Amino acid sequence: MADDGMLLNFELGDTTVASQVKFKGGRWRDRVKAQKSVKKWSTTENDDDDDASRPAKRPMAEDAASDRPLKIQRTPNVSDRAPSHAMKTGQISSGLFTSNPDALTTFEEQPEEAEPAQPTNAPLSGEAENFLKLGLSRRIAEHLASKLEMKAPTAIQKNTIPQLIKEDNDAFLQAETGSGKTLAYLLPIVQRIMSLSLNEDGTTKDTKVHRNSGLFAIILAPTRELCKQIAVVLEKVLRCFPWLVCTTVIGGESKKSEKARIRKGVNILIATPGRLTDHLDNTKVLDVGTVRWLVLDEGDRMMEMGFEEDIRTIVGKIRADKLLKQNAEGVVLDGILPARRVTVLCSATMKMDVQKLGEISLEHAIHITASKSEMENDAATGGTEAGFAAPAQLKQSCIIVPAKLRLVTLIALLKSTFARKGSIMKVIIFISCADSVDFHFEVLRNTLARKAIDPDAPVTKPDPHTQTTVAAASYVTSPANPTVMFHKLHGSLTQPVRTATLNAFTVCQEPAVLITTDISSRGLDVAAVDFVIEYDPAFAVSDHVHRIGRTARAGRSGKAALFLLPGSEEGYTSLINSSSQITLQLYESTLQKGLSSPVDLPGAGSTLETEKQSWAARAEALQLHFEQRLLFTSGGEKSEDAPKGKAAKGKNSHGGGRAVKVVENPLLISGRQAFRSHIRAYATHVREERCYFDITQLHLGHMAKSFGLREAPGNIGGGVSRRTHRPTVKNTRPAGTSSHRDRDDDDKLGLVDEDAARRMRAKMMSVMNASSEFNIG
Ligand SMILES: Nc1ncnc2c1ncn2[C@@H]1O[C@H](COP(=O)(O)OP(=O)(O)OP(=O)(O)O)[C@@H](O)[C@H]1O
Repeated sequence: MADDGMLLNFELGDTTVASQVKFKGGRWRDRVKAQKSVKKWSTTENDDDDDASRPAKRPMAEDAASDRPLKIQRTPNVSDRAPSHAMKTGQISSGLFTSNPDALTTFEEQPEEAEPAQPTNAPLSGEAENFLKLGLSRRIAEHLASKLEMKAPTAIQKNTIPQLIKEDNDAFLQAETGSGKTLAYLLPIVQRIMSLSLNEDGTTKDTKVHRNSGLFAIILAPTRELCKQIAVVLEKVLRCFPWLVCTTVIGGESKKSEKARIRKGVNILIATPGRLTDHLDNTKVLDVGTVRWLVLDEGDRMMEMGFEEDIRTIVGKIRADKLLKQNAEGVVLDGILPARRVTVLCSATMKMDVQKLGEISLEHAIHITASKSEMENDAATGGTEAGFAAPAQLKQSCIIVPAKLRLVTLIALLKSTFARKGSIMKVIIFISCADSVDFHFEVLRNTLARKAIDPDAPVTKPDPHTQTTVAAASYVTSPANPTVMFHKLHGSLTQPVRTATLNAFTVCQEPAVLITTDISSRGLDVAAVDFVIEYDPAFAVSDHVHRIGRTARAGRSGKAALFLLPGSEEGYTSLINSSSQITLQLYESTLQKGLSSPVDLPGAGSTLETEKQSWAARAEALQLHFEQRLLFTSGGEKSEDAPKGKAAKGKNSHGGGRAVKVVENPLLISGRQAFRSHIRAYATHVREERCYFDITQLHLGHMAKSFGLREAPGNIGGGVSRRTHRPTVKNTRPAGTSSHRDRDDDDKLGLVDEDAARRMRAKMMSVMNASSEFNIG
């Protein structure tokens, strides 16, 4: 167990509430089975059996395997990595289904065929709804309809476009994920710039505004991916005005080439805050005298990421620069472009960070939302972070999974997801940190794919950018979907790799999974993402809204599943603000569904076989398989000389007086690293949610098992060991009562000026009630 002196492994005491767990929903036979097995389990189980030296107890399910050791049979032509018998390894693995804490939730009946909710972020459907009526030119409206297949605006576009075309106020756009906020601010900007080239009767002027006519708008976004995505959307719009030019300046790319592009002339610049600050300081040709719009997309995320100083600098520099009334060519800008510098702030959620950002950047701003009721809802919740929910058509579920069973349950969930052809094409899995993304990608990919799947296939040169980030999957495939592609994305990868990987995921014709960190939680718009899995919960509930918002975009359907540990984490569901019902489920039904058929192992035609073909037996065998993969070297050998029970120590060991070299298994190293980083990341949940994600309640040994480890590695460090106190708040807090009062100044979200935020919130609330407008200054 943990040898790091942390007080992390206490049991939940006698909180056994198995008898209270009421299984409802699903088939009655499954419910009866599960109920019986819980009953049997709770009567036969004494809970202090974490002792790994004892043989594994009978699994929880009624039809689970017997106590006989499990076997993994493989086809003879596949190179074996591990012996088939658990005990032969000299390592003892504790049972998957023993000593798991019970779920505290009483499961209520879910209507079997609930009426699907009406989409809340779709384009408007009325005949009269069109872009022309919003003040956009016929040319733009026709271009949107014919080239982008957009005939009607969404609600936020309907409310924003006329406002930004006619008025020169600052604005705060707030609407659900996937509701079209990007075009809501881009279209009016393009319309007004384009108007500089038009006569009053709509005919084109002799001298058109072109790339050297001046920089008119700067759009800031928190990630490079988002900047590129905005640029792609804008380029599509600008195809009907090819004389206007946009470009990106983002970290990770050559500054020299960015400077060259700026020198050639640009009308709309899309940038990450850090890189823009750099260019404002060092690129003389970057002239902001003609800039009329500054857009802060995903403003709260930029604050969270520590860009506050950069944003202050950018806003300060742009405002300080004298506003030119005409450009270098003598084109009069006033009257067509805004007479003042307009700032537009944009986000799906409202956090204290947004409010602070508003104080920095907005003056007399109009608050624009998709509908009045959203505003009222926001007022009712006190403008809290959770005030904005996910789109109503997005089906959310929470799976209560004991720590030990997390990995096998994830595989079962993916396996059932890809059981039918064409039902789900793209899945995103959110994981807490980059090390854990690397580990899960490595564990789940088909390591033998290249040589085993088709040995006769011509060897094509792999893309150097994606050869370590895109791979065929094993374990989760099915006869209907024999190929599933895994992709990994996180901030530690180089920019060309990030770009190429995201592109590969977007265009992948096979079913595809993106394993990623929160780097993909904001703004990312990949069509056909049908399912989002939060394997690790978000660090703040507002991030949860953004993460699951990668699906169910622009009126499409989508579903999301959140993994929670039994115990205090279950209380987190009360924070999730959903306009549709959230389905709660125990892990058994997921395992049962996913592991009802054999699991494919890496290599062609190799499946995981057990003596008893029950889902519980398969789950045990699968876990054993992973543990053995980590224990054995990549050559499939466990060193004979390795001391018993210490298979891969990674250095010279002394056994029986002679030095032996033990080869380290890279997967084991990766698993340990992933575990450590995950635990450190767990400690960074925002303060007001730590009553649910309480590190003192984590069972490190059980959690280690979900990384294929048989014991929890030490040296977690990172300040985790200091957090040894018991929680003071239980998971009884009713929904919507999360408070900011107890938030520390050293919170990971950055310093919060409580006083200023409170003042602004009070002001917003009073004005919003009356006129949907707030003065931030
Ligand atoms: N009027 C429209 N008709 C049809 N599709 C649209 C329309 N407007 C936007 N879309 C599509 O909706 C999707 C989501 O748009 P966008 O990325 O702007 O959403 P968002 O509100 O910024 O979401 P997020 O908050 O997650 O960043 C995009 O694929 C976009 O092409």
